[in-house]
Amino acid sequence: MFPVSPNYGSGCPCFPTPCAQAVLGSTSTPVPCPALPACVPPGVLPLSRRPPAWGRAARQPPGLPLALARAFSNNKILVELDESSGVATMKFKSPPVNSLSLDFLTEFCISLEKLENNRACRGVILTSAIPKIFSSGLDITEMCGKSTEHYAEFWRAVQEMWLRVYGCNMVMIAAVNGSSPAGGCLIALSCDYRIMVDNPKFSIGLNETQLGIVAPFWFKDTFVNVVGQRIAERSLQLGALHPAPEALKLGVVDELVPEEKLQERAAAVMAQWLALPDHARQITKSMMRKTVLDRLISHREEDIQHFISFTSKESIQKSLRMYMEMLRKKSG
Ligand SMILES: CCCCCCC/C=C/C(=O)SCCNC(=O)CCNC(=O)[C@H](O)C(C)(C)COP(=O)(O)OP(=O)(O)OC[C@H]1O[C@@H](n2cnc3c(N)ncnc32)[C@H](O)[C@@H]1OP(=O)(O)O
Repeated sequence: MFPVSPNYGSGCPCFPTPCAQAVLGSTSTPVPCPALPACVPPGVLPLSRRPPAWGRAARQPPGLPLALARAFSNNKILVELDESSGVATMKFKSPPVNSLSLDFLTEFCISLEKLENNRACRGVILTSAIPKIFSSGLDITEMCGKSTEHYAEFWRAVQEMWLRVYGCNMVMIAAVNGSSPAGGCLIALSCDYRIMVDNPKFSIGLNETQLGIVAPFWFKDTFVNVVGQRIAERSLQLGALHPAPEALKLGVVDELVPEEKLQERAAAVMAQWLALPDHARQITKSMMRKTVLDRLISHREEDIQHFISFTSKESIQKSLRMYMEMLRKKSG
């Protein structure tokens, strides 16, 4: 049995039976329960239930071989954890373009949750194992010609991915080593810091309007929080994909580095961020992001219904099919 939060007490709505959020280390509930605000200190991130890792030893089941705790490889994402630094790398390796399919998203969330539950891990670097592509964004084939049930499952997985990354207690750094349109850009924007390879052939942005679709409000909120209202408004309407130097100028990414220096630089930035006590940094992060996270959490089902009805429209299906056709012609 896990211990309860030190803040847990008679003031909590779930008292005297601690809810999943009040129990430290429990991972059984993917979304926060209504008791959350009373069960954790004000401002603590709503999604991540792990206690601050700062100063704590790794929690590893006795008898588990160390190698297992350090690395796990799945189909589409390679995860490596360096326990001495507390830094994990999640490398996307889903050819040809790291598109965010339902399988990819599911694996992503499971991998991140595993790291969150490992107290040896304090920071995660997201990067790609596919040359020239960070991620091509949502897998368009998941949005074409499928059932209503499939759209609901897919969109819930997209929401889950964003809630987990944007609400993550750990330091998240995007090492963007290739093009990163739409959903790929969202992943990077949801991190705490973005380093991109200094190559004008690589671009990043929320290009949804170019596909004839509209970025959801939480994509927009995340973008506004990074670049500000004016830049986001112009960039979103135009569906702009910004080449790396322009992305730096607009603040979409924080710095550019030569490709061969990317991982080294990401590790150095991570070390700077990890030099701070986790609890102070985490509470500050939560303070900055809570409103935006809460907006989706409280409108999650509505957002799914909106996605289903929007995606099911024949005009939207036509736009997506034409876009896929254009991609195929370009590649073939
Ligand atoms: C109310 C809610 C409304 C809905 C909101 C939905 C929000 C949507 C967010 C999104 O993320 S939509 C996806 C946006 N993504 C893109 O526009 C990227 C499209 N792809 C590209 O621009 C290029 O592929 C690339 C990433 C720059 C890579 O170029 P490269 O020349 O290296 O590869 P290609 O030959 O173009 O592609 C190879 C292969 O992969 C297929 N493909 C590419 N992107 C996707 C994708 N996002 N989903 C599915 N498939 C993709 C492409 O068609 C090629 O397939 P084949 O022709 O080889 O079969």
